[in-house]
Amino acid sequence: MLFADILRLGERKHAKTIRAGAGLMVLETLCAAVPYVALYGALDLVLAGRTDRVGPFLALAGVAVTGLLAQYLFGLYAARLSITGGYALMAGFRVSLAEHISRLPLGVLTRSRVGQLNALISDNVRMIEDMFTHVLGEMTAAVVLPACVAVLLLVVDWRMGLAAIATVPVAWAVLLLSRRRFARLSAQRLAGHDDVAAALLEYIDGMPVLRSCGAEGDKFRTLSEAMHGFRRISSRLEAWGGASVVGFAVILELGFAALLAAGTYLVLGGEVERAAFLMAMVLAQKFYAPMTRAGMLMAEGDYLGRAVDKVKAVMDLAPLPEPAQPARTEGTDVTFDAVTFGYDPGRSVLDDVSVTIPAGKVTALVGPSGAGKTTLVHLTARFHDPDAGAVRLGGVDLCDLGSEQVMAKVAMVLQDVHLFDDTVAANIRLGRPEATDAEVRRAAEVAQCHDFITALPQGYDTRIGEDGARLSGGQKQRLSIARALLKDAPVLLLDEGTASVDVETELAFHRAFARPGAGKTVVMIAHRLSSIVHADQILVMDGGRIVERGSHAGLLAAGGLYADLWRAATCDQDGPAEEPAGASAPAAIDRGA
Ligand SMILES: Nc1ncnc2c1ncn2[C@@H]1O[C@H](COP(=O)(O)OP(=O)(O)OP(=O)(O)O)[C@@H](O)[C@H]1O
Repeated sequence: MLFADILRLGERKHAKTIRAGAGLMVLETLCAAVPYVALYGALDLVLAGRTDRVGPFLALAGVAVTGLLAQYLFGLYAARLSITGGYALMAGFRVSLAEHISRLPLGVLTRSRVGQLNALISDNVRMIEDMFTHVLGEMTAAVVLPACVAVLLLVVDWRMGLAAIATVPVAWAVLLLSRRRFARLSAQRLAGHDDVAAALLEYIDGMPVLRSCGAEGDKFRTLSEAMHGFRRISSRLEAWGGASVVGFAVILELGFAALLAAGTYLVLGGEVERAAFLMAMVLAQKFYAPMTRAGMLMAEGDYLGRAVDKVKAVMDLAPLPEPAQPARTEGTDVTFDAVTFGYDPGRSVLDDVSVTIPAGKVTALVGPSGAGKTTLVHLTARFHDPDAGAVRLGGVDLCDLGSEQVMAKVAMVLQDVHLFDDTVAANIRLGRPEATDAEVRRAAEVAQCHDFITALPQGYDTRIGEDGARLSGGQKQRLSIARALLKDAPVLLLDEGTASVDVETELAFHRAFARPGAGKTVVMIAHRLSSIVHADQILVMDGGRIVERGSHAGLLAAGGLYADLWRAATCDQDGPAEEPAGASAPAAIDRGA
């Protein structure tokens, strides 16, 4: 994506404002040359001895003052237009980027990706914003002014003009040749910046674990290495960029020496007026400095280009295709029809899975860690589309239903609970914004959180801090359960939804919410095998396939993987365990079993 693409992506009127600003900057720069033209005229008069009349001098002074005034006014409006247009354009671009991200498959938004996106939007997009609000104006002046001055020099005397600009092609050739390495170093510096951000986040995030394991030192070394790596690549980039720009400036300045030599020779030979020579010397000051600045800005532009590449990589992530006319369904059974899916090419995580999850029944998923249980749940909510086969709800392919409809039919309690820095009530009400206070309270009661909520300083109106910072893990989990409960969707997906609540709460939750006959199609990944013994159907997964299917009793009797897991969970090594009496078997299965 080039800056032009961002201009195209943004609102037309803002792009127009920026272009108008750039146009005014060109005028501003042209006006900057006017006083020099007037000066040239005055010098000409003086050296020709025509100083007897004040009129011409006054007229030239008027021209110079008008030029300065126009330069000031154009500059003022140019800055105003480019700044307001630039900020407005980039605000729009940020919204487009956020909208694009909101259409990405949910499965793409993993925690590490979210960190990258955050850095991308806050750092890289801000750099591009600087480009439109500040750098563009400077760049315009740095290119237009030397171009105007070069024309003036050629007009004053073409030989001196040629001498002044003789080294320009060589200087630019050197700068352009150094660009490739500069671009490589820029990409490395941006990657180094990401490494530091990721290492810092991991270090701060993992502090409790690191301290408890006494591994702070190791991780600190990793962080410190990332920081020193960033320092090294930054220094290398600056050194290389600095050296190439200094080389560029030196070669340019050789042009001044050539101008001086040529001018002196021509004046001494009587071929050029002294006024013209003096004028060329003055104009030269407005030629080399801005052009050197243009070279520096080009190097900065290359660095910005890499930042733009990173933004482009996100804009290139494909959203899920959505149907033009979404199909409808009233059915709530879920069918996996020969579904194959993998996160990385060539590595299937679900392998030709065909299964029906009946409407209104509780289906439990069990299996060793990495078997694909979470992936199967995510596909049910269309976090991703399968690579092959189809996932259907009520007989309709989720791709034909579209993400919005799928989300409307599904409530989820996932491993990572997310709460917002808002009141308790607002966090629960996210499940169904139009719910009454009584409904919110009822959901909280069923999810066993009413008591702790009423003990909070402002009850349901208590703000819970960023991501529920003022709540315990179990309390957060229960709030997310209340939210899902309030949504009252026909399909309920529970991925370790009760992992951090105590056994009583878990069982109460299952009685109220996920019990057979409650009318919901429930798909749950079991944390405690004891909580799924009454499930209508248990699917046992291993290596991306469903290897067993049946009821608790049937699977125990079959003596396969489920029976092994049950034995491990109940620590009974002497044979298949008996089904626990009701809810009184709190044995937990380690998901890595
Ligand atoms: N976002 C991802 N990118 C790449 N691979 C992934 C991703 N998420 C999961 N996997 C891989 O897919 C496989 C199945 O993971 P999944 O989380 O579905 O298993 P699971 O049975 O739910 O495991 P667990 O019980 O440990 O949560 C694993 O090998 C895992 O490494």
